[in-house]
Amino acid sequence: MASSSSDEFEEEVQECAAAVICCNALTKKRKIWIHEINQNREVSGEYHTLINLLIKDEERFHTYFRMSRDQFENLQIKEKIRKIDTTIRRANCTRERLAVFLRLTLPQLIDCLKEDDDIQEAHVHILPPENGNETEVDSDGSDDEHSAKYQLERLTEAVEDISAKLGTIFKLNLGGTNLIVSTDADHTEALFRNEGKYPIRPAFPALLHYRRVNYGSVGVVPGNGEEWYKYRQGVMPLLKANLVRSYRQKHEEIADNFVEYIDKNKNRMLILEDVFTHLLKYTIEAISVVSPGHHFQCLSNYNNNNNKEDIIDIITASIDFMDGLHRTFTGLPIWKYYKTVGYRKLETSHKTIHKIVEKHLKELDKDKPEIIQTTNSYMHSLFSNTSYNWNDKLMLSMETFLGGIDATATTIAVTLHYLAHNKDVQDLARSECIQDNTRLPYLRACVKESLRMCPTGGANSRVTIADTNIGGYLIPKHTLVLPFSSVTSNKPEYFDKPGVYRPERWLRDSNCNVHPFASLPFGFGARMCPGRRIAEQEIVVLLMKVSIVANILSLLLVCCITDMIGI
Ligand code: HEM
Repeated sequence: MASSSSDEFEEEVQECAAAVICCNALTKKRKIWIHEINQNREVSGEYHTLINLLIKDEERFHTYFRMSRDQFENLQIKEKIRKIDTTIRRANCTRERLAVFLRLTLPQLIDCLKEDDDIQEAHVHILPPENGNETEVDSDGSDDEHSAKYQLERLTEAVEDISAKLGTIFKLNLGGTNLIVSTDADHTEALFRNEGKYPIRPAFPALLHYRRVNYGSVGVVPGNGEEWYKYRQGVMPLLKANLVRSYRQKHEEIADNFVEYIDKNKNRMLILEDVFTHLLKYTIEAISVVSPGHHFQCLSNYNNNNNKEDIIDIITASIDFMDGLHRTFTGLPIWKYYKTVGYRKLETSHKTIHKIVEKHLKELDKDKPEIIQTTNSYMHSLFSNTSYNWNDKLMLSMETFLGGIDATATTIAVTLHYLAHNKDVQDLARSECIQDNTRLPYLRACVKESLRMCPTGGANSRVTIADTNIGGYLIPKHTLVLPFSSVTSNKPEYFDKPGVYRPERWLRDSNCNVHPFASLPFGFGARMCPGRRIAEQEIVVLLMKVSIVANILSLLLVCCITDMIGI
């Protein structure tokens, strides 16, 4: 465990500590006023003995509490946990409560919250064979042959490793949650074919809660069941080829802007530093013309733009939103009791984006429906849907705006990386773009191949809606199952020489018979990504423009991309 932490991390730990202390105070029931052990606290208690000694030694104090004496004394939460003396009992001082609590709970909180070097011990159980004899293997037993430690943020490698030992399907205990992991494409098919009318994906509880309380409208991503289904109908038009094509011209113009932007922003060494942030600006701009139907000019010099503040705010808020969503999803659900850093990020960024999107929706709403229909078919479909109220429309517009900013930028970065490293492929793609830039089957195959080798999400996920037979095992209803596509799509059983970047395998006239469930970067079925076609268009159009004007390798973009995605 690391001894020093970032300010933000420390802030979060402090918040959590305060929150849990407050919660404990609310829920404890006392049978006796003061336990006899506690009566001697001031003589033999840890605070009055050891901690009073530690105060005199800065280094030991830091080792014990993971913070300096000054940090400890300056913690702002003391007032919040103060208890009041009564005539019967003197309350423990806030310093004492804080000290004991931090010491007892901090290591656990750090394990759960720290993001940089989380090492999770995987408890792995082999599934019971059909005769019912359960074989159990705990990978945290030190003398066990399956003993291993895995990093939470490198789950694909962990799953590959465990799968090599235990087979293509196994039960994983991850931080107390049991789930089923599979790396077999037939299992993936069995799961998706039995997902029902309302497929269940793990919710984003913090986002769901925040939206329910503040807007009474939750949108598509966070929820499940009938509530999800109602909102899903609003984003379905995004999957229509004609609708997507109607934005092609605008996307080409934005991609032209990006090419100019590279030229203006590369440094003296011809490197476009921090390429991912620039790509995020491109994807924000590209989706903004679809929803909310206002072109945020993120790539131009916005110093003289009347909407300068909005542009800066929308870029920052879009990045913060992803961060807040991730923190509240993967951390302890302490946000339920106390507004953690992650929850506050989610809330603030959501408010900002909501305000800006609402402003532009109101402007658009002043136009005649016939005009909206010709200029923006997606917003027209939303506005004319009578089953939604204003809040629903606003939430769906926001959902569409936010849905793929990050994943689309990542996919472009990954494809640029592979094209730069595979000169032959790059040349073929370029000559296709120069000859006929309408359908671009080869460039599209490049994007598919990039998503096969490096999908943006490691796993798909569904909760079983009934007992389901997967690979001969009866998986009980309400079990979380993760088909690990990032592993499946890199297995030689499904793809010849999976480590080789070969877009040809995706071409219609190739002889490759690809298992339809072996690579599912956009998910599958009733809940598959509704932004798939829009994302593909944004990606292909940008790659086309960049490939035509430049040798991707010579742009030296590749150095930064390799650093960023670590491949
Ligand atoms: C390369 C880019 C993208 C990738 C790889 C991607 C991937 C995914 C995946 C894997 C899912 C879960 C599907 C499932 O559970 O079966 C999903 C859901 C979703 N995506 Fe995307 N996505 C991308 C771009 C976009 C874009 C551009 C938008 C918006 C226009 C978008 C909007 C959504 C929404 C709203 C959902 C939730 C659907 C639901 O729960 O019904 N995505 N995406």
